[in-house]
Amino acid sequence: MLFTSLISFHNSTMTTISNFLGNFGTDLSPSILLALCAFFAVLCYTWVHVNSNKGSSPLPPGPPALPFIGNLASLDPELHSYFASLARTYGPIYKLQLGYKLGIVITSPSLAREVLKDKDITFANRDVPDVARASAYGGSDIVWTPYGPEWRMLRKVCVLKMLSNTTLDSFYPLRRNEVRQTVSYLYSKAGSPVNFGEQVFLTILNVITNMLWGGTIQGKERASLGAEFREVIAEMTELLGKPNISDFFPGLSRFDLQGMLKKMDKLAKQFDGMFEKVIDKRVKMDGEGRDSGKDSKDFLQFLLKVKDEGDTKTPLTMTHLKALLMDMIVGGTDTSSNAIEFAMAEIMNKPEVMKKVQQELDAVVGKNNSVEESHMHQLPYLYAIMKESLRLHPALPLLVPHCPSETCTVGGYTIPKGARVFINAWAIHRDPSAWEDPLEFRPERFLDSQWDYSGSDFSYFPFGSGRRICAGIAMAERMFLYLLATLLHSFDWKLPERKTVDLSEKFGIVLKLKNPLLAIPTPRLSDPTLYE
Ligand code: HEM
Repeated sequence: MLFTSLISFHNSTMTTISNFLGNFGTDLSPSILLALCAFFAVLCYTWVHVNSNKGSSPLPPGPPALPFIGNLASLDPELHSYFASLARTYGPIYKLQLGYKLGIVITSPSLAREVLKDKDITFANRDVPDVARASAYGGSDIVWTPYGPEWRMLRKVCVLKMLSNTTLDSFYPLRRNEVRQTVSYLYSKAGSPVNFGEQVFLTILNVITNMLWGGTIQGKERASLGAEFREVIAEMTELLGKPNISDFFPGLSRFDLQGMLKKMDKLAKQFDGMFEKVIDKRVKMDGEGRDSGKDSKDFLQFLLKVKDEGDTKTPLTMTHLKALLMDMIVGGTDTSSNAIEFAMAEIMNKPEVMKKVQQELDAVVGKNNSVEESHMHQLPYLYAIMKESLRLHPALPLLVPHCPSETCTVGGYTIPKGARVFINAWAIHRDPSAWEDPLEFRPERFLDSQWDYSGSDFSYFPFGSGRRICAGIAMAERMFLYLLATLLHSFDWKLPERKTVDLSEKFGIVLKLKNPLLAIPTPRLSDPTLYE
């Protein structure tokens, strides 16, 4: 009898584990599965032991969890909407047992405030996934460094010298030049479908790499290198958003069962090779006394100077330097370009919005003129479109997960030190108790300026809030508004025949359209010189 139950336990465990691994895209031999069973048995003992030593406040409620793997087997790849559906059953704070790790999901403004404002310092840390470590030089960048002097130094360097309003103003000619090139390219493609997101991505990539090291990519090279970059960055952000067994069972990390670490290592090497080349070139140029020929130095020159001057207390190392370049490229391109692509898809889905924004542009800019950044503050409807689009499709739907540096309570529940805390901004932005017709794209709701994204309102925080709020808001805002305004002012846009707008989302650490937006530009200004 005992023997039969043991066999049946063994078989059912094997089946569950095999289903679970299948969910993660892993296909293993029976002997490895058997070894995993033994491993999980040890984990089970520890898990039960750990869970029996709880503190005084209870852990949040949550769905029933299987031994060993907890809730991992039932995770849906579209984490943002799956987490939202669980919140309808388990409430605004619930737990998920992710193997050995505890996940906490927050889905209400008041609890988001408690985490990001009241207990900001405790939660201003990260639980760094294995692949993030591999992508960012061991986690030496702004995004993954724990709260403390090193993080402050990195953030200060970036915000002061690349992302401040003063620096951004001084780089306007560069943004303008890139945006005008995109207009000219689209003019040459008039009447045929273009991959809208790709064009936006290329423009932003060029702006950012120009600010970083000044080297413009031109002509055919621009299209091919940009497309390659886009793929690499998209793969990186996809890996960063995908659950990885290694993170949930640290003992299994060295086996890299899903091969995610291997993939990320390869992608990171591609970037590193490019960074090495650019840095070598810059060091040589500086050594020969050759300057970039510009008054304002690029960000790389500034970083090399900070590195060489060497603050003894918190020095900037070459590893930090490369990690910062990575942050600016990966953090700055995919986020902004996907956000603009969502906005355009929503606008094309609602011809009355398209008409209204073009009327606003014609009234402010005129039809014999190009859009300039100086027009932006006179375009409230465009601004409302940006806000509304970021409400429905926040670029980072679960923010970057936070992690408490010590055990604390939130909403009366214990949140243990080291838990991975997901704040579901996507779901909060669609909460019917805060938003009328929450699923409808209606920019008008933002026209009275009631909401902003400074992080002080916890019903609307597409850039996060508190110490870890996005470091690139000023840059994101400028690129979003200026580029979208220019594309809407210069062209009418229609879909290819027999196509409808598909607004389906695909989850990753950065949210994107499931199917890229293909759209046909038609010039709407009569003066051809405005397209040169
Ligand atoms: C529409 C565009 C963008 C959106 C919606 C966005 C949103 C966010 C969000 C939600 C976070 C995480 C906040 C948290 O952890 O709670 C974040 C972090 C960050 N963002 Fe952005 N972002 C955008 C564009 C940019 C750009 C253009 C840059 C820089 C070039 C940038 C650089 C960063 C950095 C460095 C962090 C990490 C901050 C830290 O951990 O201290 N972002 N962003």
